Amino acid sequence: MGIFKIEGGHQLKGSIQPQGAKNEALQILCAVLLTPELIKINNIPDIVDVNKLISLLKKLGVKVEKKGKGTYTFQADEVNLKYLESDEFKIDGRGLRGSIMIVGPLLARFGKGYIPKPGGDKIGRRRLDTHFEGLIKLGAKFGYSKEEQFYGVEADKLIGAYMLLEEASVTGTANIVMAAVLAEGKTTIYNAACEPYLQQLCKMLNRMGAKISGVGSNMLIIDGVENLGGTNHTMLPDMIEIGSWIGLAAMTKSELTIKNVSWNDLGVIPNMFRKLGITVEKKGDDIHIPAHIDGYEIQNFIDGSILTISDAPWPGFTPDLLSIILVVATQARGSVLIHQKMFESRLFFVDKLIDMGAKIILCDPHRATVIGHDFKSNLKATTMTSPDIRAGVSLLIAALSAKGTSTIQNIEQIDRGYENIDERLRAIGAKIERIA
Ligand SMILES: CC(=O)N[C@H]1[C@@H](OP(=O)(O)OP(=O)(O)OC[C@H]2O[C@@H](n3ccc(=O)[nH]c3=O)[C@H](O)[C@@H]2O)O[C@H](CO)[C@@H](O)[C@@H]1O
Ligand SMILES: C=C(OP(=O)(O)O)C(=O)O
Repeated sequence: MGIFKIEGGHQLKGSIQPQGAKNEALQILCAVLLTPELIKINNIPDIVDVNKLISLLKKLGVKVEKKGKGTYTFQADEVNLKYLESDEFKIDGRGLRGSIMIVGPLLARFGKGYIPKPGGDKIGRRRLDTHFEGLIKLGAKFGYSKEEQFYGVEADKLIGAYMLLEEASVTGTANIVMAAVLAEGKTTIYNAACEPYLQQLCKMLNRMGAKISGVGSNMLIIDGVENLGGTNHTMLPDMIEIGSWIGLAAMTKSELTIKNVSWNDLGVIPNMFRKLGITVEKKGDDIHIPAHIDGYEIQNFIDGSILTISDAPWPGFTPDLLSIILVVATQARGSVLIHQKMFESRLFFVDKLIDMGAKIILCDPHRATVIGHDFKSNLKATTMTSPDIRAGVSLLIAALSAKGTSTIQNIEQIDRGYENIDERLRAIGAKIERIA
């Protein structure tokens, strides 16, 4: 189990370049299965989940070549479908959440797609109904082995259909889109998720020859084509990492510049941090956070009632940044209610923050009230375990702001989604060491 040792209480300074987006990368990598032609992808983050997916693609027979830092080519001209029936696949497929998105492309191109129950964060129930309901609508036969927790879809031919998704599932929409682009006729997906990850996927598929309209909205209309060709694609900067660095700057009273953030793709994220009283300045395509020497004050609603920050499908606020918002609020002036609507087990990490001296009431598994200290009392250093990727980074931010030396165990969770985080934090002055 990996461990970080962190000496907190130091101001940081400098600039940081966000990595390519993890959740976009997982979709884009699966899309290489849709064509026998060469696909070149840039700005691929060097993180555990992405590397696991690349290794899974290699085992599927995809030819993968590293061309430089973050740049790879992929060619799926000789796919080894036998691997899908191997025990090795049952282990590899479980290793991450994003592996679920190989199902749609495999079904569309080869008539069958299988997946063991995928991994990812243990943050509550993470059902896959939307994925399979969509694929069934396109004509697939569905099978599930409860014993092995193994899912499968098969079809001689997919036929376009109208579907109204029960929920705007991010990976579910990606899976259905990747199947529908090669289906015969027209598919309409209403209540589609439309995160920048999906917009990027649809733009890439259109460059490959797909006919998708409505990109960026919750209604995607797809005219199926017979085959797709190669393309080049560059990943957007990771908006969740960007939000993490905003929170880190505020909480450690540091002046930080976050470089090349692609402002137009950040949606409500900068404003949510502004609601906590944090100054988020736009400098070209960079974000500049000045040192918050006098702290930051949470805004109330117009009628004077306590601010609530909650998650929602895009263009709402992403659930992946609520843990960061929560930790940053522990040192704000004022109070806020954090309402995690999507996941039922994502707020339990607040116990650790409470141990460190934060004033938080966990109202129920979905809601926590935070009463900020306004830096009148520091968080105390402690030993903690990272339960999931975003809680892990939130605890890391808490440790960097706390007085004394903390340790964080199970940092594999953080490495799942943050590239070389210790080295990048040291470059801006953090005292952090990887001791195991
Ligand atoms: C690899 C990847 O891309 N993972 C992301 C993806 O996961 P993933 O695609 O697995 O998440 P989904 O969008 O399917 O659903 C997330 C959760 O929200 C619930 N739900 C979803 C939509 C909705 O309208 N109402 C609702 O309640 C679902 O039941 C589920 O519990 O999207 C999540 C939601 O943004 C993010 O936290 C994950 O980081
Ligand atoms: C929940 C997340 O990831 P995953 O879906 O891969 O578990 C996340 O990125 O915050």
